[in-house]
Amino acid sequence: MSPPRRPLPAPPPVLGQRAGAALAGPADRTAGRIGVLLVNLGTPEGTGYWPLRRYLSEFLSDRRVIEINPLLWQPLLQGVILTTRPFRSGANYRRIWRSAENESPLRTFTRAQAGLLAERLAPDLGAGVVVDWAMRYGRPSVAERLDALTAAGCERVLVLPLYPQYSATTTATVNDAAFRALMRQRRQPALRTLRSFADHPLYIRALADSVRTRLAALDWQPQLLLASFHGLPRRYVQAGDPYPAECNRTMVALRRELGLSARDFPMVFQSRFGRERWLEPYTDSKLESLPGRGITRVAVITPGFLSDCIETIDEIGRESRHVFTEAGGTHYDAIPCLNDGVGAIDLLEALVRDELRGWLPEDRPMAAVGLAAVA
Ligand SMILES: C=CC1=C(C)c2cc3[nH]c(cc4nc(cc5[nH]c(cc1n2)c(C)c5CCC(=O)O)C(CCC(=O)O)=C4C)c(C)c3C=C
Ligand SMILES: [Fe+2]
Ligand SMILES: [Fe+2]
Repeated sequence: MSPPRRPLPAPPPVLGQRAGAALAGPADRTAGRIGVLLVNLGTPEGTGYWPLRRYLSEFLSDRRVIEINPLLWQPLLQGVILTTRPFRSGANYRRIWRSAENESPLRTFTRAQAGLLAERLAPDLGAGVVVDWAMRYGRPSVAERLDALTAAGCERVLVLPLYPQYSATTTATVNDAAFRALMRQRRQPALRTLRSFADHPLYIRALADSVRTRLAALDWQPQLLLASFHGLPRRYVQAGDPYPAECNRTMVALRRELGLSARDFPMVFQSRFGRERWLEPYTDSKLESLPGRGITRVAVITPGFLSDCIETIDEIGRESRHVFTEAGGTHYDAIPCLNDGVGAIDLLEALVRDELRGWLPEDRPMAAVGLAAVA
């Protein structure tokens, strides 16, 4: 007798729609499905004061992000910072906002990645795997999409934070949100999390290809290639955050792939926030110093970001360009992230298939063989 069918949830929005599950095939099987949840940082719902204030308040109240006693931090955050910062950040977001979708690029690329990944998995996994996406801060939230996956019959879920390098401030807080969401569930799915993909061969190959393609299209050649990663307070690293070591893994592999030395392809850190010391060298200090040393043509890559966002488009693409040209630089190029290109989707597919080992249908006969042997 066939098992009783679970009631299907409301049809999920399909590819290209605003939020929700992109099903990897027709919804003809609902029991025992596998969910894959891509999670990115998050982004405001609009560029006005209140959307920015809500977003920054949630983000900067995360104790993994700001490691300061909340009794001291919250008055400062809710008072001075959230009174002024939303205006400045809002102006930055307005410059990069995608009017067609009325959203930020990070959201567009994250949704596109989920849709394209679902298409890749569909031919052999069909409706057995549901791909969805969420944001750690703002919407769609991790809790909301995990609830949707369990409602769609997922009994096993892979949470895939879209950060190439692990940090407690990014990857760990995504995992916190996922496990916190499960705390409310009576019938929990099994949960797997991806730690990082700092030097995954497909990540490195895709980055190297993007550098080669981009540089070949320029009518000038850079004297230096700079890799700019999002920064982190030094204090967090001293307390054990392995993020800079993960960045270094990316750099060692990428330099090898491109045949460049640390001198021709140095690593720097951007996006400092607040007054304390962050990881160094700072991107802008480095860019400011180069023309004085005769280096006036530079290309910048941002391998700490899978998708373009405010940090890459506005900070590296506009602010840092300005810093460099003001200091005497003549040629500057910001190399786009992998976004929803084929390299990114190849990588995501490989990561998912690897992480789902033992859960995927092709692995089941092996389990059956094992069981038969024991019996
Ligand atoms: C204040 C502390 C911050 C830490 C620590 C931090 C770590 C960190 N962040 C990313 C990736 C992204 N950050 C983005 C935006 C962003 N980051 C901070 C602050 C910290 N980040 C702020 C205040 C903002 C908002 C932008 C602004 O107001 O200036 C984004 C982009 C989001 C978007 O919508 O485009 C990403 C991505 C990493 C990888 C990281 C630690 C390793
Ligand atoms: Fe950040
Ligand atoms: Fe920034």
